[in-house]
Amino acid sequence: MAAAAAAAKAAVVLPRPVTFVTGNAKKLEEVKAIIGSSIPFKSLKLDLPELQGEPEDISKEKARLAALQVNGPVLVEDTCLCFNALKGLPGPYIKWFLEKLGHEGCLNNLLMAYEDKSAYALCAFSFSHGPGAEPLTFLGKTPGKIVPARGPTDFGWDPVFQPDGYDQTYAEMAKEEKNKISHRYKSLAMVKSHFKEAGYVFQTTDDDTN
Ligand SMILES: O=P(O)(O)OP(=O)(O)OP(=O)(O)OC[C@H]1O[C@@H](n2cnc3c(O)ncnc32)[C@H](O)[C@@H]1O
Ligand SMILES: [Mg+2]
Repeated sequence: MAAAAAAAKAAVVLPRPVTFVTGNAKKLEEVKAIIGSSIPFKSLKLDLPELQGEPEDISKEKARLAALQVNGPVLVEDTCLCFNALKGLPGPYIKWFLEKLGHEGCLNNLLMAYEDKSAYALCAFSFSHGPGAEPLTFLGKTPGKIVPARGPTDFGWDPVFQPDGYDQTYAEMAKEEKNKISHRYKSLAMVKSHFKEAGYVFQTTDDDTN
């Protein structure tokens, strides 16, 4: 009885299902596959402006902006590809490096001068209860190395990132396989645990469809 009362008291009621805000359709595909039905969420396609700085700060600021736009609870994420030889760069700026230089130019030639081709993929999910609420951030990291491009080229730097312990690049792996070991999977595992522990209750309205 006492435990049930404590649980009921701890439940935080949020105004509607959480909205995952991203401009990237491939991210959304993976997030849907990984979250499944464990968190009720809908999505909004929006390319939010991004701060410069540390991944965690960039992600938190995206969540603050997204919460203002949505006027409700939001999830966002920022993804980095970090080269150890370059002390973590390009990191959060990988999108622009990739767009300007491509797989070979950017990701392989940048490391030409270094023996160390090791890298890590980092995903920073942030969750905000709504406008004005301080976002919580969850970091997931998968180590690997940068290799000449192999596999389909439909998602970012997947063809040049080979996770440690695998002889395939992310792009060559089956989607289900990537989604079991990826930076995104690890970060979302923490998000899911947080939701489970927090026991959020979402009020839904007729407008809240997935
Ligand atoms: O709207 P947002 O969510 O910000 O989407 P975005 O595409 O701008 O994404 P980021 O700002 O996080 O930039 C990350 C870059 O890395 C790419 N990327 C993200 N996740 C990836 C993954 O799992 N595998 C390969 N490339 C990925 C993505 O396409 C971008 O070029
Ligand atoms: Mg972005």
